[in-house]
Amino acid sequence: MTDFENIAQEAQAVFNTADLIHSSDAIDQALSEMATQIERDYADKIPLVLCVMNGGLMTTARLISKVGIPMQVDYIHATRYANKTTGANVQWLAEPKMSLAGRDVIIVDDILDEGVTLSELISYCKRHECRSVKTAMLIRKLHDRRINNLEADYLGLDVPDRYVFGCGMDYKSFYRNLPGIYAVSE
Ligand SMILES: O=P(O)(O)OC[C@H]1O[C@H](OP(=O)(O)OP(=O)(O)O)[C@H](O)[C@@H]1O
Ligand SMILES: Nc1nc2[nH]cnc2c(=O)[nH]1
Repeated sequence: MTDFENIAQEAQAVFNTADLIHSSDAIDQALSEMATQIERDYADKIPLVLCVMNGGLMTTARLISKVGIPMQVDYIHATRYANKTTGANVQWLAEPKMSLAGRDVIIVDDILDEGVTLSELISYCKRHECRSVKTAMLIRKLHDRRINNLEADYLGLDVPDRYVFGCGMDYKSFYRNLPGIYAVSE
């Protein structure tokens, strides 16, 4: 078997014993509420949405399809888990193509865990002279390891302190495509 076939097999075994934490319907409901808040807060602005690849892909797509005001969308690629289940330093793999200078930026990502990634993303936007920066996160992991007590401006749902996957989040690079959110069995 090839490496990716071996990992696929391991991921399948993990999925078979995983617990569903949030259904796709629950996620849609949470994203609709976030979209309503964003529409209200940005009614007189044109936000630049920054999708944080790869995990933020699904949240961004599902969220922006619900937001009915003019906006632009770009992406930034930062990773610190690199398809593993523990984090390290943030690696920058791609920067936005659009200038952030003078823009009202909304960073959209899947999960606020220890907050290292989000904290660096906020600093990046400020360094590049955005006018304002807010954060929209689909989920927040419940624990006390978050740096600087960082919170999201727009938050969908909470998850327990377990490794989660689905809705953009991977288990060793697999299962980003699941519409719901699952936790690895303990
Ligand atoms: O709050 P933190 O502990 O910093 O973790 C959150 C980050 O971890 C995940 O990205 P990851 O590094 O796994 O890359 P990916 O988006 O390609 O999956 C997730 O998408 C967040 O960006
Ligand atoms: N897939 C995934 N990525 C993460 N990045 C930080 N925490 C997590 C997690 O629980 N799952």
